[in-house]
Amino acid sequence: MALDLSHAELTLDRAVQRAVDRALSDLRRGEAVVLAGPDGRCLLVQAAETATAAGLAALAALAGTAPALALAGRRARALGIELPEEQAVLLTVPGGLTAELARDLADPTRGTPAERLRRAIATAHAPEDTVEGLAVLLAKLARLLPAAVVAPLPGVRDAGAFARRHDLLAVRGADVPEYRRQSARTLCRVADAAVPLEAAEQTRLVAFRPSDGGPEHLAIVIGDPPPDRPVLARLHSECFTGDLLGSLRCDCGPQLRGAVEEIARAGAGVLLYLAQEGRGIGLVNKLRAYRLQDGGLDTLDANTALGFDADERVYLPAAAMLKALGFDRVRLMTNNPDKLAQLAACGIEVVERVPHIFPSNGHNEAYLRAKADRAGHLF
Ligand SMILES: Nc1nc2c(ncn2[C@@H]2O[C@H](COP(=O)(O)OP(=O)(O)OP(=O)(O)O)[C@@H](O)[C@H]2O)c(=O)[nH]1
Ligand SMILES: [Zn+2]
Repeated sequence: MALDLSHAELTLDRAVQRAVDRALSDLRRGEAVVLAGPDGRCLLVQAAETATAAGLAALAALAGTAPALALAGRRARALGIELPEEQAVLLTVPGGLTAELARDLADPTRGTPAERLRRAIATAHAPEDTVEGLAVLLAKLARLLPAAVVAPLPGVRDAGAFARRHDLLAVRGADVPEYRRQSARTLCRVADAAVPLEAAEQTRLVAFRPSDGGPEHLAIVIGDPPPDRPVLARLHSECFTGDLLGSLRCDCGPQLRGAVEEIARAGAGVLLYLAQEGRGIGLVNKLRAYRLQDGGLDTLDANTALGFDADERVYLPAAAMLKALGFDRVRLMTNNPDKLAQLAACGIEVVERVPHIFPSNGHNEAYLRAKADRAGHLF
């Protein structure tokens, strides 16, 4: 009898997603999880951002080894710790890592001078394999700062058994990047309704949910765009501050409303409202990035000083939504060359770029200049 592999594959996906999902919510609550590295090495992991003195003491007692800090390579470089292009750097501290120091190292907005932090570190080296990097990726997927307190479990070969014995969750290292890949790949259309807008009365909202149960993306379909012609489209990344509050730090509010008006004027089109707040780093980290910008960094360097990419967005969900709505050719309203390239790489033909430029407002000049000068935005 033939084996039903499609079912086996589904089961595997589900198991991976549940294990990683649960670990992420434990990390957000400040609990430790057990991470089994691809080379068989196991680590106890706690997110640096949620580390507490009691949590660290419990971690050290359980591991029987001193915790160290795994930090995103970019954050380490911003601290002046120069190592070759590493994803993650492992820092040890003489006399033991404290929760305060872990948080100071992870979070530049706490204001501890880099020099003092460098003096507190005994060794900084690139980890031998990827398990520490995966711990940093776990913290990032939990929407926390990309830094993790880690304690090796030298005698532990069976992460699952160890975790069960201590009422913790275990995650296989290899499942972490796989989780990220899968959640971007699968979207389910879950609801739609007519929502007449001031500027476009004939509008429908269609909600798409990622398979990891994460925040939904919305398609705002204006008019009745014919699928056999390139659709006028805007990909708008969520911006709570600009879209909802009218923040003058960015150009998102005018771009959002301007796109709806322009599509309505053209008769039909689609605006994808993507759950990628803060260029994919989330609202909390965007607020941290704003603090760093008030200290003199530009919008790109602020992201990297926190340990993130300058832009963490992926447009696979946007391409999947366009295809689900029946469109594979777009006239894209954007100034961002990365959106053009990424959509094309996901199988959407961009037949035309429609510039989407709005005047500066007295507060966002430096932001717009950084986008043009450093990210190549076409103003
Ligand atoms: N991390 C970070 N995100 C920001 C900052 N200012 C705005 N954003 C976010 O940047 C995103 C702006 O998205 P878009 O307007 O879709 O994209 P864009 O890259 O400007 O490209 P266009 O299509 O040309 O508008 C939103 O998610 C905002 O929340 C900032 O200083 N730091
Ligand atoms: Zn904005």
